[in-house]
Amino acid sequence: MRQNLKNAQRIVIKIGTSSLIYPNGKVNLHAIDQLAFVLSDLKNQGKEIVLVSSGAIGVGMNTLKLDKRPVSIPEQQAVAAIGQLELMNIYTQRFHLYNQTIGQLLLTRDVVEYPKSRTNVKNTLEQLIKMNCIPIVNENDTVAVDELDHQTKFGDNDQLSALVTQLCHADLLIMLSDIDGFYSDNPVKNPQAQLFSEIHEITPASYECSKGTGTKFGTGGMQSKLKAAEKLLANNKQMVLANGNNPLIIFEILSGKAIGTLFVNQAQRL
Ligand SMILES: Nc1ncnc2c1ncn2[C@@H]1O[C@H](COP(=O)(O)OP(=O)(O)O)[C@@H](O)[C@H]1O
Ligand SMILES: N[C@@H](CCC(=O)OP(=O)(O)O)C(=O)O
Repeated sequence: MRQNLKNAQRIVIKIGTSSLIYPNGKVNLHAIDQLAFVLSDLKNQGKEIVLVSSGAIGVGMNTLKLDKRPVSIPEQQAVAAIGQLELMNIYTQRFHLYNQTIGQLLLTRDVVEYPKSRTNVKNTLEQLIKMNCIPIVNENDTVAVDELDHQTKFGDNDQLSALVTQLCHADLLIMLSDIDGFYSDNPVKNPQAQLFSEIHEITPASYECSKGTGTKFGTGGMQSKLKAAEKLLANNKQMVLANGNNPLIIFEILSGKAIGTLFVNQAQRL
């Protein structure tokens, strides 16, 4: 099954806040540098790449020197407005080193639910890919809200990356987090937890063994990654969850090595 990953042509990479920000709140430049290098090289190999990057709030907190994630919505949205700009600034510099053009797409749920704007988003993604660009996607945190009669949030970027994988008909989603993959229990709390190399279906028991988030900056947690995997499996797509500590791992995943957890439904072949 892993050998099929060598053939993945269009790949969505999702990187979580925990891989972009050190536990002390500073930006992990090493990870961002490596990510820019790996993705640019994959482009040079002829692959098509879309990056879904979290980090607007985490980077904004660093810029504003905040210890705690603000609680009020306007404060969070303001922090995201500052952080998204800074995050893209860092990406622009790093990708520039490798001669790779990037473009930014900030999305809200209403935009992809409404057929006409959904088509526009798909067209933009296709066009950017055609132009040899790497689209970098995030939720438009500065305006997305979750109110009773007005819900424009995706929930988190794990869901967004599953949706982008479907929108652009990608062969594979590589989800990079602060953990080596999906374990039988939260390994941060239980050192006996066992890493699953391959998962074919998500069951209620899977959700049961995935409680708690890793850092104060991220929002998703393992349950949200499982929810994303569930959607992908239902749509005959596959996903690898792996540690984003060193993005060079992406080369190993694409060489077919048994790294992280591969979520794939039995019937599926690339
Ligand atoms: N069964 C499990 N396997 C792996 N990680 C788990 C599990 N249950 C809970 N977790 C937690 O999920 C965290 C990853 O989620 P999150 O902090 O949202 O990452 P990201 O910022 O990459 O989205 C891990 O650091 C770990 O603490
Ligand atoms: N859109 C938010 C990301 C929220 C989110 O899902 O974060 P994470 O769990 O780290 O992927 C941001 O850029 O801060």
